[in-house]
Amino acid sequence: MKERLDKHDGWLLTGGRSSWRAIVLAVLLGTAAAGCAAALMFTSGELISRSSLRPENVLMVYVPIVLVRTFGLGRAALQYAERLAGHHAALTALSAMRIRLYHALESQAMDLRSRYRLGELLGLAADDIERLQQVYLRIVFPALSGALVYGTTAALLSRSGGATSWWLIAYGGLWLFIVPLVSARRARTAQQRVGMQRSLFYSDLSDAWSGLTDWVLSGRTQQAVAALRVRQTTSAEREKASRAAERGRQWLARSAAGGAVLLTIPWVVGRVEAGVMESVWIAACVLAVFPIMDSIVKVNDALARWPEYQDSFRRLAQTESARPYTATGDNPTVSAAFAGPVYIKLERLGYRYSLDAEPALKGIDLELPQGKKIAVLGRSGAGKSTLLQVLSGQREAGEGTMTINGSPMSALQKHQFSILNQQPHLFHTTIANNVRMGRKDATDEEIRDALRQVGLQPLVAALPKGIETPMDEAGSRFSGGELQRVALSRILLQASPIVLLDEPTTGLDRPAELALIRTLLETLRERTIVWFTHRLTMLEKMDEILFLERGEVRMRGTHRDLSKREERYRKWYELDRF
Ligand SMILES: Nc1ncnc2c1ncn2[C@@H]1O[C@H](COP(=O)(O)OP(=O)(O)OP(=O)(O)O)[C@@H](O)[C@H]1O
Repeated sequence: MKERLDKHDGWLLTGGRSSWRAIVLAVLLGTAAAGCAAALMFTSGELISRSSLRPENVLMVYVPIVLVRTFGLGRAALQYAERLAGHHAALTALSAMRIRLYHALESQAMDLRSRYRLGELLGLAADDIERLQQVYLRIVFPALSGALVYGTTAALLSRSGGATSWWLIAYGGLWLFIVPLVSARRARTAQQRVGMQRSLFYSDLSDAWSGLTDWVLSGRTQQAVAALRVRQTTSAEREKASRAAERGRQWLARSAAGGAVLLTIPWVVGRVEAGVMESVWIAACVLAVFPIMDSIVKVNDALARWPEYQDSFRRLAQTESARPYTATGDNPTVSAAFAGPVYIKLERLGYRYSLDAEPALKGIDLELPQGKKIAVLGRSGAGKSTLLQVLSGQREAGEGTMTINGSPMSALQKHQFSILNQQPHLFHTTIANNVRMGRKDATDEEIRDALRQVGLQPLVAALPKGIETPMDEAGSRFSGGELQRVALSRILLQASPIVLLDEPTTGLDRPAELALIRTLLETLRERTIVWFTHRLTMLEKMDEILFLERGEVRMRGTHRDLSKREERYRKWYELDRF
């Protein structure tokens, strides 16, 4: 529980820290607006009472008239200012939370597909973060303002003395502390049910969408739609029940002011009888109760909404705890950026997906001095992806050691690696911005240079807006190999000493494949390359070739060695040449 609260606080504080001035201002303005509303009702009550006594001339009610106008205008102005400050604070907080979510997801970027389903990611980015801005607007600000209004009223009442004052203070306290706790508890149960059904519906929907072709081809579309309808109906029923409970709570909250009025009457009559107050203030005090109770009851509304957001907080906290790899591992003194070349060494490295599973990697020895080019080959299931993930720190090796420049590999930070995979993601923005993903402060000239190195400059220069052409427009003119080159130009802007190539030539025809490999080797000649592939193309250019089979290295050597020694290798190479 403690841990959960800490994590919730963590996300709330992330937003709160970036906008604390606006938050304080919004809360103070909210409290002042409530104070103005109470004063408006008070002076209105006094004005009505004094007018009913038929004053001899209008000047006798002049002061209450002026006060009614002042508080009326003041309340509207303060409410407007509170909305402005509140939304400013909430949006600033939202932006800080988005950045935090981005960093959490970015650290798992290479592993996202295996960790989350599409629906979950959409839920995190769209639902959860968007909804959290409401935490400030609907929970934090009203609750703090309500507490301040209660505190001020209780302080004033306690000075007036008498048992009835303490009854009023206790009644306000009941609505500030006890009722909200009970409401929050009940709302949490209802909300958990709604949330579970909704998330099941979203997951099924995204699964059905991803497998749409399969459903259509198997002729079972109706079945899939029917199953989704059932989920949707259950989800709607749960939401209906939750709305009914909410209506009950609101009805109860409306009766709160009634109770306060019943307690206020003996209090104010007692003051009048004691000669402390004028009789015209009876109606004034009773009317002032309504806006005051309105503010206090908002705390109840606010806390009852809290459970609506708990799931969002939990999912966000999980996103961070799922972070696969932390840079501050065994050796926090190793700096983020390696100044010089890196030397990676793997000794007797092993990995199992679970204790009872066959090892996916077994006894891997590998030395990677800076600039070495190795190819890792193997059939499907041989362990190539596992090795890539262990190397890049996405998975932690269970056995053996991995060192970089003599330090444990856990000190290696993720930006020491670049990965070029089969389908690099290109964003819906300009070519320049896509390349700038590699290094955000890269100048236009550096971007053009990177594009020149990968051989794309003539093509980009021929586009109407050059590097400022939107990727959507340019993308249709780019072939698969050219899109890979855009991704490669990103890598060229990064200072990472090691590049992992995850079958980047998949889907390219033979000439495009050969041309891309040549460009890769040419542009990345200074960097260490580990090329994961199942094709035996241009292996003669590599310093070492590793054949994985069932997680173990079965053959290793240069192309020349293997061609001499290994009959199997010779055959595969000949077969794969064409
Ligand atoms: N997430 C996982 N959980 C359990 N076992 C896994 C998981 N991923 C891979 N494996 C198993 O580990 C072994 C190595 O798989 P890996 O994906 O590394 O092979 P690969 O050579 O990359 O295959 P491919 O070329 O098809 O991607 C296989 O037996 C595979 O079934």
